[in-house]
Amino acid sequence: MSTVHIHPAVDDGIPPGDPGFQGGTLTCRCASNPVTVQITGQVSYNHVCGCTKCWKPAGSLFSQVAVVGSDHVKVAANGDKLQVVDPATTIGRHACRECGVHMYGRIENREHPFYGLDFVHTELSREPGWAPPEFAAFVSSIIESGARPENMGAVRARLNELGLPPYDALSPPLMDAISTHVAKSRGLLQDA
Ligand SMILES: N[C@@H](CCC(=O)N[C@@H](CSCO)C(=O)NCC(=O)O)C(=O)O
Ligand SMILES: [Zn+2]
Ligand SMILES: [Zn+2]
Repeated sequence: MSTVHIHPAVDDGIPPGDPGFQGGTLTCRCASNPVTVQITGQVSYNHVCGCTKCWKPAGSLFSQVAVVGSDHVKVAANGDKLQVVDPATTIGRHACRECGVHMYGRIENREHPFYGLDFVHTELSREPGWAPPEFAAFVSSIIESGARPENMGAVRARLNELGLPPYDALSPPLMDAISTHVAKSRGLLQDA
């Protein structure tokens, strides 16, 4: 067993997703009056993220975060406890002000390549069958949270062992999607 702990949802092996999965309910960590968010449908591009902004469980090097259409995300209970962590970030992370858990991240900028997609943490749901993480993003960024630079080789080796190819930005298909959006917005690229 590796001594490198990536995230509790992947450290003991990654459970497969259910192709017929219909969604589930995310619940914050409050013992009473928890915030709940209903997700109708499966998530995409699930990944572990090393950035300093995504919510990580205590002691975890990475967050686990996926995207889903904003129209499939609905606050179901105790939404009055939600507040945006940092209004200056691209992704407005709506967190429970009591327990600190991020319930969903939303992009309000209509020009952003990922406008219309929300960022969610599927481990907040008890339902099995969510699409599993596929890659590791912003790996070098864990150093910004205090990880030791000399351990990065071991971290990347563990990610590869888990089948989560490590990238220091998003995955190549997502980075290509961002650049395609930018090129189209500049009139440099037309649909094929
Ligand atoms: N080194 C920085 C990187 C932060 C960053 O750019 N994070 C990405 C990925 S978050 C989900 O994968 C991002 O898109 N951020 C936009 C935002 O946070 O609003 C750091 O670690 O802070
Ligand atoms: Zn809470
Ligand atoms: Zn992140």
